Amino acid sequence: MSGRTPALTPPDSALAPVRHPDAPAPGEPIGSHYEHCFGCGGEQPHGLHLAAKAGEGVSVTAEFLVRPEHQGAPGLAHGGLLATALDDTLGALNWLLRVISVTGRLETDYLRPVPVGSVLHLSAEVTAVDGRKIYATAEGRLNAPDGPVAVRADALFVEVKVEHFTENGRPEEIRAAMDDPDQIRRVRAFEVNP
Ligand SMILES: CCCCCCCCCCCCCC(=O)SCCNC(=O)CCNC(=O)[C@H](O)C(C)(C)COP(=O)(O)OP(=O)(O)OC[C@H]1O[C@@H](n2cnc3c(N)ncnc32)[C@H](O)[C@@H]1OP(=O)(O)O
Repeated sequence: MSGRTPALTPPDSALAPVRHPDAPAPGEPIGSHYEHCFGCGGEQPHGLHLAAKAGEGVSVTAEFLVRPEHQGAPGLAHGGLLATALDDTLGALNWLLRVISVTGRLETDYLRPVPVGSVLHLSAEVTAVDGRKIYATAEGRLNAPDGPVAVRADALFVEVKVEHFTENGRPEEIRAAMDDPDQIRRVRAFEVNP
């Protein structure tokens, strides 16, 4: 079920999502979009270290080990972090569409508490595309891909140009990103495959 509020309901004109021909193959790991990303960056010591993989169609999966530093209540994951995990998993869908998009709206349901030590098995898929608007849904299951659903979300991502980052990000980090050949390669992957 996707889009329970009007803003998250695709209009009749929306199209089915199309997997880009150069998208990673199903099962292939999707690298981080930015090494310092709180959600998926390997260089971010305080981050969630989400590891996403491409799925079938326009979908991804990811895993997130809930550690003590992720607590909100004793022994339980913080709700905002769980929303972050859903958001970042949804962000990985960019690699399947080969567009750069950012979260415009994220609506989250918390269905079960998530204990520290759990592995959250996340999955996300694009449900529809309408111009720059990308409608998507995600869920997180406890301890197994078919475990009980603990969190779920509906989201609207909006396609942006790379200038969204270069014109709004703090200059220090933008300069460092531009000087990093790996980062440039990641961005180019989107730019040369419109
Ligand atoms: C160099 C480094 C590169 C790194 C690559 C990183 C990859 C990314 C990784 C991702 C990491 C993980 C993810 C993250 O953490 S992404 C980080 C969190 N997100 C943001 O920071 C985004 C902040 N927001 C904005 O920049 C703008 O508001 C955006 C770009 C979203 C739209 O402003 P823009 O001026 O461009 O467009 P528009 O206002 O004409 O709107 C266009 C259409 O969209 C509709 N709409 C908009 N908002 C909403 C809403 N809330 N509910 C419902 N609808 C909404 C709007 O009605 C319109 O529809 P229509 O009238 O056309 O029908």
